[in-house]
Amino acid sequence: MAAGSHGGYRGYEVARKRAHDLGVSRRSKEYNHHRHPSRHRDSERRRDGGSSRSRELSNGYSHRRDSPHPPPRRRPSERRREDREPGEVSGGSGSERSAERPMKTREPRENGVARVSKEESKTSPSKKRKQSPVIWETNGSKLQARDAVRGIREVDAVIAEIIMHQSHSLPVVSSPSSIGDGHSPMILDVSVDSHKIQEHEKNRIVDEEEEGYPTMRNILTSRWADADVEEEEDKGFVPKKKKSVSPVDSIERGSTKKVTSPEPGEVLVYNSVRSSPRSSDSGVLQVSANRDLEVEMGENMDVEDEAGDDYPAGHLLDSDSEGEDCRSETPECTRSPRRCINMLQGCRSVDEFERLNTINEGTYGVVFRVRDKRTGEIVALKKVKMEKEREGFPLTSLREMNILLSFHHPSIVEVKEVVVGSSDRDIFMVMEYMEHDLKGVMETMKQPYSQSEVKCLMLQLLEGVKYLHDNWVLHRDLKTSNLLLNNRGELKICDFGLSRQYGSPLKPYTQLVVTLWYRAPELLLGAKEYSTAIDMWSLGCIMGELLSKGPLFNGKSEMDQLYKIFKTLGTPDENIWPGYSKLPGATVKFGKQTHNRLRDKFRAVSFTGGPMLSESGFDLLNRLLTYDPEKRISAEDALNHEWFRELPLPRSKDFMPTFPAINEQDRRFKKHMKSPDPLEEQRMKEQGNNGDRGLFG
Ligand SMILES: Nc1ncnc2c1ncn2[C@@H]1O[C@H](COP(=O)(O)OP(=O)(O)OP(=O)(O)O)[C@@H](O)[C@H]1O
Repeated sequence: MAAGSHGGYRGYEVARKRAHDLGVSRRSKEYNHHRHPSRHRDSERRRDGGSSRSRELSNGYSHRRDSPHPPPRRRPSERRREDREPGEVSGGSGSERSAERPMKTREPRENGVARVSKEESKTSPSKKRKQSPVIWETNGSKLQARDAVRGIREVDAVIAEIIMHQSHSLPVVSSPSSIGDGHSPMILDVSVDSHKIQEHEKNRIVDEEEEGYPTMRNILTSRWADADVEEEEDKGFVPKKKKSVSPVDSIERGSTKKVTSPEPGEVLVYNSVRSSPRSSDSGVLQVSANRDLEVEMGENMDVEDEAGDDYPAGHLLDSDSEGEDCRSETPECTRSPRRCINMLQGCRSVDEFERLNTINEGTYGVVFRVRDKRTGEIVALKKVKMEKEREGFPLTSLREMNILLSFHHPSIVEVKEVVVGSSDRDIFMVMEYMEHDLKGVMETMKQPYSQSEVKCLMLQLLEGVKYLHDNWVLHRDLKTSNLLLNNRGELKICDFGLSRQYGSPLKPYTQLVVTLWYRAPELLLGAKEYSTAIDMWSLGCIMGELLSKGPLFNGKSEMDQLYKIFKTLGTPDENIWPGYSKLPGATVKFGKQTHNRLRDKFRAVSFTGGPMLSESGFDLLNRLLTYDPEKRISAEDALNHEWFRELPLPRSKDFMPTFPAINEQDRRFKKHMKSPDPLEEQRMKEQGNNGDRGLFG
């Protein structure tokens, strides 16, 4: 064991202990307890050192517990949503104030099931809907925007918002772009076209459930802070924002009254608090038309002046007036159908970057390696692909920007800013540059990662996923090509195009998420309600892939994917997965495979050079690949799994192997095995090119 290995492991231990001491946000656990009592029981039983050693035939809740070193009991106190400050997201490794909070008490357990005290049950997450602090685009609303020069076009207002979250201390440079194509910064007159919203929604993957969520857009403001806010939102209203002081108020709303509370269906975005130190700005975008959309920004952006320059004087209101909510009092109050703002001012131009090479082209973006001319820093620039988006800005990209601008964690790729080409269709995310992605690295490796290296990677991955789940976000597309690596041994999750918030209670979401090879069986079988467990399944597939250097289940179609899973893990049934038989896809008759053959792929001892995995490593893999999502291990519990504590200890990041930077090459045309992408699948289905039509046609 290398000395570094130990150090690396200790590093994780220290970080986790700190998280533990500070009281990590445990909303997901609360949620699990509420939503998935059996999963909670599982977790509790494991912590209690339950002695079951049985491994079930197929992959139902395989459960063994023989570690002499049970994971440390974690403090059950959980920092709840209501405790958060505006703009705050749960830290990956600890929330700051939970230490001040009284610990929740649990009554003695019976049969390994923790009884929740009355006090705790009073604060059950079921009482209120839980949501991510990231405020999401709703309904993928497409807005018509009027470019003063080029007439009406469509753009999603969230772009405007995202852009306005950028540092706008920098002047817009409107010279022709070296990457994008060139026009001048635009002036937008943004209005919502509800018909187009519907049309647009028909044509893309939309989570049916989204309609039920509050129609707020904000990438940086938390709603945890004020329970009342959420209650109001539940009713479809966003409460009046006190003293928003924003120049928003300076833009006419068609009424002399200040409008502070939108009607149902309206979007009101606040950016009064920004959690990121990157934030130096804010401003106001007011958009309103058939349905109103308002975007408020903070103090700093001199929008009033800009608006004053760009719009008729009559469009301005006194920004200090704290009027009543005209809609709450006068629903039919009239407003100007169009409001305008120069929303791109303040964004840096892509011209400030020197293009070095194209790294890769994904489904929804082209990624370049570039140098920031001002600082000399090498960064990655992801350009949002627009050609397939005649109707507006891609929803996937909006989600990705939303998330990545809001979340900050060592295991999540950092988006530094958004920059624009001189065309309004050229939007780029400036990200920290990572030399590799895990898939590319594995393609160049002769040997698979060793167990200690896999532990190092899995720990980082689990920390990132735990952070996401703690913050009520499902990634929904975890796979090796979405895990970036640098030569410091750091792993970071990228590509949040399919991610979304989830809440309690669950609502139906689209099943067409997660790249096929990493897609959980409940999704393949048509479950519409799903949760964090789908990401955990993907992690199981990734763990298997890291150990064996090849995909664990490389199906060619949904059916083939299920077949491959069942062949390895056994066919599920109602015993090991209660509710299985009610899933739409369970009507399909698969051949009965009674045994879990996973061990054949990962031997405890291998004489043939195949992947090796200790008993406890195999236990973790089995828990990640447990059929019943309610019993599947959570990121938090996985982080505490004994595998990470036994020898060989996780390799220190500093001692992880390094590779020539594959991202310095253009990898677009490199041939590699590719799992069918869910968005591609969707497009094919829409075009009637279904190949294997899957289980549900
Ligand atoms: N910050 C970064 N640094 C270096 N390379 C990156 C970075 N972000 C992305 N890449 C590279 O670009 C590829 C595509 O990026 P990404 O997955 O974000 O795009 P996408 O269009 O969403 O792809 P997909 O088709 O998988 O949905 C990644 O697999 C990775 O190789």
